[in-house]
Amino acid sequence: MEPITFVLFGATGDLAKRKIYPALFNLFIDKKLPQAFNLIGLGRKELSDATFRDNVGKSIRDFSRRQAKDPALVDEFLQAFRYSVLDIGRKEDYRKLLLLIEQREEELKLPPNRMFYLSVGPEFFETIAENIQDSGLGSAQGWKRLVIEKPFGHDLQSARQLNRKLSEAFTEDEIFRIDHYLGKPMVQRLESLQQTNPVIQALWNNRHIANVQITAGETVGVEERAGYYDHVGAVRDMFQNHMLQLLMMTAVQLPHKSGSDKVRFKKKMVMEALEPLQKQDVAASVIRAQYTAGIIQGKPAAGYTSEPGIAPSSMNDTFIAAKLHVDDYFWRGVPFYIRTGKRMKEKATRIVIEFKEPALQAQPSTDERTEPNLLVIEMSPSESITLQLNAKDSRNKGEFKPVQIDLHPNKVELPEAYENLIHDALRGDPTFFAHWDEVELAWAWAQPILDAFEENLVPLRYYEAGTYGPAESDALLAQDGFRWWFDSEPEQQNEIEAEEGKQYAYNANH
Ligand SMILES: NC(=O)C1=CN([C@@H]2O[C@H](COP(=O)(O)OP(=O)(O)OC[C@H]3O[C@@H](n4cnc5c(N)ncnc54)[C@H](OP(=O)(O)O)[C@@H]3O)[C@@H](O)[C@H]2O)C=CC1
Ligand SMILES: O=C1O[C@H](COP(=O)(O)O)[C@@H](O)[C@H](O)[C@H]1O
Repeated sequence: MEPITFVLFGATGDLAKRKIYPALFNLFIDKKLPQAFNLIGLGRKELSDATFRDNVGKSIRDFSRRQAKDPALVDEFLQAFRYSVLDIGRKEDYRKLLLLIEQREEELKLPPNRMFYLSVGPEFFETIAENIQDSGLGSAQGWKRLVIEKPFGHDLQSARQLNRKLSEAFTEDEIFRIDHYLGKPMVQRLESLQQTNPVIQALWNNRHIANVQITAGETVGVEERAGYYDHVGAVRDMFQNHMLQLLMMTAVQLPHKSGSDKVRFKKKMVMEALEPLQKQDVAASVIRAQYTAGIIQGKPAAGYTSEPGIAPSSMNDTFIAAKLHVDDYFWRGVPFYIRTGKRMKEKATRIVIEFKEPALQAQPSTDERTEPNLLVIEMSPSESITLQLNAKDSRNKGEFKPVQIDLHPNKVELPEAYENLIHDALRGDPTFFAHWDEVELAWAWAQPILDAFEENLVPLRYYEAGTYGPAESDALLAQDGFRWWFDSEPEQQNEIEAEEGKQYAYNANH
């Protein structure tokens, strides 16, 4: 891998601490960092290099999935870290930064390959890009890359404006837009699952698939992010980006050995084929809801409008479910049901592909009844890919019984999303980053939903914390003869919670 200077804006922030440093350390342990690696952290706080390194060391100990016990190894890793005070709006700080970077490049004999990672609020992206350009930081002989975190805009217009500004300083090939869902190992497996299995590829269309269900349920509420979340809701926080990316990754048809250009081009085609919504029709296929007080895993949870920092009159959405159609040759007629919400019954991110059932006689006898075949991709909290088929149970009067085939048998510990994505950005591989075309199409498609919510054209429904969302979300599928798979029944949930309780007690005692 080419030598590189990693310039981190927001080096004192939460994302850097919880995700970026641990990911870099894990890459270092796995020998996936460039041999010559140099990181300069930036922030307004006055920190010495030594204090900065201590802080990074602490975040590795707190958040890395790898053993950070060997102090010599951690020290070796931290050798690459320097800190410089920079106020984003102050031009002279960029000139000072340039001098520091040039000095480090000289010391370490590095070519001027610079990766600028913006782990700061989106309101700063334009100013930083402009200052990188004006200060000469981005005009050295090596390559430059810009890594940015979502949100990429607040709506279609602001996203376009942001992109215009960024394009003045960086070309599309130089911009790496992180959507951390694209870094999840199971999402990345979707690509190869299809490409390497002709059987699955042959089934990946409307002849065989009845519907696709994509769920991202969370048990957490708004946490300490009231100011941000109440302004964006589930539709902007999760749906417009992560959920549509999961849809693209599921619906994309990939020939064998597709490179990054092909993958992104095909994803764009999926977005272009997404049947557009009209503002006045949104209510027919989109459910908008907010959580009320309830019980989650045995503990009381406050309603959304009683959360600290949320106005009692807030009409913000904490849950959204939608039915979408990809109107192309492969998917015409197959509904895609998507839902995501806070304070739901369980943390579960999964994709379920429900296959069509064979044409049986109208009233199958008991021993002919089967469950639909399902392909289930679990992304979080556990990771698995399972194919559910029917097999005759010879012990049970020859009735059919669903059997699960495990397509992800090696339960090794997988890298975290940020590890995959930072590694790809260092290598310059854009496959699992959001291209501007996808982002723009996603905003354009979601815009009528944003407008309809804004104008209250979609009634706000309510769901108790600790459930799977409002009844209307179940009805969205029921009207088509389907149901959400794997929503546990209350008895099952009690068992899950008892099991979780045992596990918790075990962990606490070990
Ligand atoms: N935290 C998370 O889990 C996630 C965050 N994100 C995104 O990542 C980005 C960063 O989030 P997060 O780390 O949580 O935010 P924090 O508020 O924790 O950190 C913000 C960082 O920006 C720096 N900063 C703020 N203002 C200035 C300024 N004027 N000049 C220089 N530096 C400044 C702060 O440094 P200092 O105070 O030293 O100036 C700090 O390092 C945001 O875009 C967020 O949406 C995305 C996904 C998840
Ligand atoms: O981007 C975001 O994602 C998290 C959920 O991520 P996950 O990897 O835990 O599924 C969500 O909690 C947060 O609100 C959102 O901004």
